[in-house]
Amino acid sequence: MSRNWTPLHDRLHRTLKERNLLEKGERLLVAVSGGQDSLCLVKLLLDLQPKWNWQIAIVHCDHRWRSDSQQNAEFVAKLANAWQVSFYLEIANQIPASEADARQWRYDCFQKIAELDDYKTIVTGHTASDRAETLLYNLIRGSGADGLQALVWKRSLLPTLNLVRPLLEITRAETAQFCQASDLQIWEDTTNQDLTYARNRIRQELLPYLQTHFNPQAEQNLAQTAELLTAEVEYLEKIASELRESATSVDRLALNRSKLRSIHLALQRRVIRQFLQQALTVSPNFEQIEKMTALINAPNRSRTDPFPGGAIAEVEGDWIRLKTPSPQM
Ligand SMILES: Nc1ncnc2c1ncn2[C@@H]1O[C@H](COP(=O)(O)OP(=O)(O)OP(=O)(O)O)[C@@H](O)[C@H]1O
Repeated sequence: MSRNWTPLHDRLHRTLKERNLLEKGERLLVAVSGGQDSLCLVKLLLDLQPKWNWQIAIVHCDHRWRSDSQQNAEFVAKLANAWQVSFYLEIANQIPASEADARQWRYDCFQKIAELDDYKTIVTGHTASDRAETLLYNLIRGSGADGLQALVWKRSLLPTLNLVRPLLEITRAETAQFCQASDLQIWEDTTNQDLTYARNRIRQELLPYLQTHFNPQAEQNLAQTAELLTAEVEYLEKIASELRESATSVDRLALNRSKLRSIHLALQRRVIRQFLQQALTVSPNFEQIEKMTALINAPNRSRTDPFPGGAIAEVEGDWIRLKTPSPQM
């Protein structure tokens, strides 16, 4: 065992086994920004490699939106070279217009490399702290329970490609401490200090405030809540999807009211949300779902306001039918 083996190595090893996140001998593409989380991740994986026989490669994406982004990329390239692992660098042709665009481009890059060089798994350094922040962010933004799932351990990006986040139980304080103890120099991303981003304000202001004034364990508690909610939402969605199938008409444009009446309000809402999502191809909002749910017990011919695109839902006897507006003559 390496002289630098730490309790964090043990925790990660156990998590990977217990949650069945990675397999022995896999080819892993590790996404490394150069920050403390992804550096901690890749170093831990490299240390665990002799036990698991992985083939590890590093990918870094240069969005070109900071003046020092090229040095950032060179910094990661040097580390990959020192560790003697394959290194992929992607440089944006066009500077992404928003964080969401940057993320989309990054995931496209990961998928392209994975397909080209046969990686089945991409590994990222999301932590318990990211989970706590995402949960707070989604709560404040006003998402339903589904938005509260806040980062899952493993999800499929393509039929043959999984995204795995093995550090979801480890906090940012722990990754920082690990990097320091391992003499791992980290790349400080200056945009993390920019308080115009809501995510940074949650990280720099809101969470520290909650920890100081309410509960020092706030971050861990939020991350644990995200873990519980994730499993519960997954379960409810699966049940709702089966119920939706059995309540949907053959032409797929109506839901059976008797079937809906026999299930709990929580599932009625989910079935209706899934139904509308499929039929309208956009996510319905809270109000729209509530209006349609009210039709389960409403008199015949009751109807909702028009949804985006003009369709309405109307009671037809034992059915709630979605009707598209007829074209103007
Ligand atoms: N420029 C980058 N190049 C490669 N990997 C990156 C880069 N930026 C972020 N990552 C990967 O994504 C993880 C999460 O980073 P960060 O929290 O900054 O992204 P995010 O946009 O909030 O997350 P997500 O991509 O899931 O929405 C990092 O630990 C790292 O594994």
